[in-house]
Parts: sequence; structure tokens; C-alpha cells
Amino acid sequence: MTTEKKFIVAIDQGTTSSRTIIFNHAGENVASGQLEHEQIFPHAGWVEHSPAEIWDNVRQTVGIALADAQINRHEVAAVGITNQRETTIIWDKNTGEAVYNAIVWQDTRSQDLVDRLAADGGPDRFRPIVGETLSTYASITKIMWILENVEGVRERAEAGDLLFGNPDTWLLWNMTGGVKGGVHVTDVTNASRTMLMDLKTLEWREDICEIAGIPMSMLPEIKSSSEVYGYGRKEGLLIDTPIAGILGDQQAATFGQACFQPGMAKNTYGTGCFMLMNTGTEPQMSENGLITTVCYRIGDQAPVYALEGSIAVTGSLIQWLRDNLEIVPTSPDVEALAASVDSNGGVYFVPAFSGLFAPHWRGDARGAIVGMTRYNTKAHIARAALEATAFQTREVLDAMEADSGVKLEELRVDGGMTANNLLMQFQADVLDTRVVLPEVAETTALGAAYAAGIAVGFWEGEQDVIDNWNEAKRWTPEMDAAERERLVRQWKKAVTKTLDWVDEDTAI
Ligand SMILES: Nc1ncnc2c1ncn2[C@@H]1O[C@H](COP(=O)(O)OP(=O)(O)O)[C@@H](O)[C@H]1O
Ligand SMILES: O=P(O)(O)OC[C@H](O)CO
Repeated sequence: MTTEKKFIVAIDQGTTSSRTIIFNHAGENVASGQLEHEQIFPHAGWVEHSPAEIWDNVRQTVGIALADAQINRHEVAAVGITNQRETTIIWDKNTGEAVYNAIVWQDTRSQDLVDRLAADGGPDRFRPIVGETLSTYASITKIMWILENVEGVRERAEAGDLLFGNPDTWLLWNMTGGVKGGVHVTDVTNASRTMLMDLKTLEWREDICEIAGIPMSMLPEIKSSSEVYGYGRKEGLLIDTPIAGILGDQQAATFGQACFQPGMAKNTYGTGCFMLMNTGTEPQMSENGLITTVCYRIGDQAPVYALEGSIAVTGSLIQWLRDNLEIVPTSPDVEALAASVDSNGGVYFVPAFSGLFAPHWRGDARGAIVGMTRYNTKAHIARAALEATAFQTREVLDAMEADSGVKLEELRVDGGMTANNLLMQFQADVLDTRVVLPEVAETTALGAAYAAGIAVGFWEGEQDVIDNWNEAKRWTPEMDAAERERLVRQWKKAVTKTLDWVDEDTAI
């Protein structure tokens, strides 16, 4: 049995599935395992996951990936974790059991709590400190909801028995021993999505916790994105292996895409879309509806910040066409259906299913398909659904360019929807910017692998990431400028039709 450390294990705990990918020193994917988990929708606007199922699936995918690669823990230099951010889990440190399901980032049940916090000082009251406007997106009101609505939880939290974490923290605690000494830690990128961390000091804000009624004993210790947090538990497949990297999934993709220079940006096209632009070592506040977030921090080096445009519904709209309208058998089939017509036929589909996130932040918006005439077919709706991803991305890029003063020459892309050639060409056309896909499509897992590998000396640093990054494909703008701006004006008009929808007459 060899003891040479040749691999890094990356765990990517996402919204729809958990993946484990094993990378070699060249940053190549050598093996993987993936399992989907149940999406629980107890009421309109509520989205939950089972924390126990997530932990179980992650353990299984580690086993599948190790078996697939035919390697054992002795060949693994370190483990990195990346995760869906904001999603909130609270559990009992004595039993290891969650007190409630994970409340997922898309969940809008905490709107009343958002309004309550905003009543004193407005929705931007914490923004200069934490980098974002109050909305149902961040963890803060999800934690408050559990504390205020699940029986007995507040008392147990105040007694010091309960722990909070996003999926990174939940997995790390379980992987390092759980009730038998699990490590209760998060990294700066995940902490920056709670609205409880001060972006400058990188510490929890006592005053915000007090206003929200969140006992600070529940909160994990905040560490960098790249250092050894703990070691695999005795009972696990990765016993004694250092767990040495944690990044929120969108920050991990930014890292894996080697966006290390201020002004470089990536967009990930998955369930939602998340564009991040590296803005350097000082947090830059947005004037245009973007989030200021920590991009990464390597050990005790200065933190690097990003501006982020988060779009709630993109790939999930294609799933909705598949599952709810049943007009395509699988998501990839949307491309052929959309390509069967040569334009959207005047149809615009604004998928404000969870309200509108960046750059609008309108919880009162709801979805609308507008511009329909009797001429239209399901193909126009499919095309409008795909185009919605590109238009929403254009709004975010406009905001990012206005905030940063950077005219983006190239957008690096990744995620499931980048397989859609029609969408990617339309994206380049609507942005008037080159769109570039790297060879390794799993940039999220790769970013977490790099963070872990750098911490243990498997890789030396950012230059290795840059050297291993290779372009696979590019789309260049072809659309006439007048046509582009006409389409964007129509899109913006469509957006106005979705606003102010939710009021006292709205049934759900
Ligand atoms: N060829 C395609 N065209 C359009 N959408 C697609 C295509 N392939 C996958 N998708 C969408 O991409 C999403 C899956 O991408 P992925 O990066 O795995 O997402 P996540 O990490 O958010 O779970 C799904 O929402 C799916 O509908
Ligand atoms: O799991 P994903 O890829 O849909 O990403 C979710 C984001 O982290 C939510 O902020």
C-alpha cells in the first residue's frame, strides 16, 4: 500500500445534489460520486432539505468516489468542502439531531421577520456592516424563524445546547466526530452570507445578534477558507485525513476559475445564477443592488472580497418547464425546442418565483409571462425561459460594471446550463462580452480542492490554479447593437409587470 499523497477529495454539497470529486495534482477529475436529495415544499414559498439525508448522502458519495478511483485515505492529502450557502441548520450538540429541517436559501417564509427588522432603520440598516440588504435570502431570518417557531428551541439555544451552521459547518462537525468532539467551525465566505458577520473585522456582530435574538453560543468559530480545521473521525472512510478547505459554492467556483485579479468575474449557471467579480482586498459597497461578500481568504493572508449578483431562478425554470408544464422530457431538450423557432415571438418570461433577487431585491414580485399573442407556441415559451437567464445576467452585469467601473471583456462560465449552446451564444450577444468555458466544468468542487490542497502544501498557491486552468470553448458576440438594446428594453419592461404583485389579496 502506497502512502504517497496524490489526491484531494472535494465535497460539493449543492441545492439539488451532493457530489464528491477526487482531483489529482493537475487539477483533473479522476473519480466522482453524486446523489440527489429530496426537495421538501411544505407550503408555497417554503423549501427544506433533511440534514440527516444530506449527511448520509455525503458519506455515501465519498465511498462511491473512493471506490471509483480505487484509492484509500492514505493517498488523500486533504479534504475540501463547498456548499450551498445561507441554507440554515440548527442541531443539538448532545444528540447530533437537527431540531428542524434545513431551511434552504430559496425559502421565503421569513418575509415577516425581514419586515420586522427593516421597520427600524429600513432594509439597508445592516448593509454597511454586512454587505447586503435585508431579504429572506441570508441565514439571519431563517435562524430567527426556527428560534421563534419550533417549540422549545429558544430555551435549548439559550441553555447552550444548540449549534447553528450552514451545510459546510454541519458536514465538518459530523465528519470530525459529531457528538464525540466534532469541530464547530465555518469559513469567512459562508459567514459572510448570514448577515451576522462584520465584513471588515471578519467577526460576528454582537449587536446584530442581539437585535435578532440569536444567542452567540450557537454560532461557529469563523476561520479562513484554507487551513486545517480538523481531521476525519475514527468511524469514517477518511479517518485522520485533514479537512483543510471550506468555501461557499459560488466563491469556490470563483477560486476554481482562477479569478484572482480585481475585475475578473465568473457566472455559474445552475439552479440559480451567481456572478462574482473579484474586487480586491477592500470590501466595496454596491450602489446598484449587488451583495458585497468575502471571496476567499487563504490562511492568514488578507481577505479578498467580491461583488455578487445572485439570481434565484434560472436552471430551476427549465426544471419547471420539465416537471410542471411537462413541455420537455429533460432539461437539455429545451435547447431543441427553443431552437425550433428563430426568436422569442415577442414573449418574455420573468421567473420571479421567489420574488426578484439581484439587482431588484423585490420580495413582492411574482412570475409573469408577458407579450403573448395567439401566434405563440410552447417553443416560444421555452425560448423565453432560456432567454430569461441571459437577460437576468445582463441586469447583474450592468450593475457590476456600474459599481466597479470595469468594462468586462470576458466572463468565465460554469454550471449545468453552460451545456446549452443556444443560451451561451445568446448570453454573449446580450452582454456584448466574450463568454468562456474552462476544460474542467466542476469548478466549484475544484475551488474547494485547491483551498484544501494549498493549506497542506499539496499545491503551492494561486499560480498552480492559474497554470491548471484551460479554456475549452468560447462564444463571441454576434448580435447587432440596436437589436440587443431593443431586446433588453423589452425585458426591463417585462420586469416592471411583475412588481407590486404580493399584497393582502394574494392567497399564497
Ligand atoms: N442543456 C441544458 N439546458 C438548459 N438547462 C440545463 C441544461 N442542463 C442542465 N440544465 C439546468 O441546470 C441545472 C443543473 O445544473 P447544476 O450546475 O448541476 O446545478 P446545481 O449545482 O445548482 O444543482 C438544472 O436546473 C437544469 O434544469
Ligand atoms: O447549490 P447551488 O449551486 O444552487 O448554489 C446555491 C447558492 O450557494 C445559494 O446562495
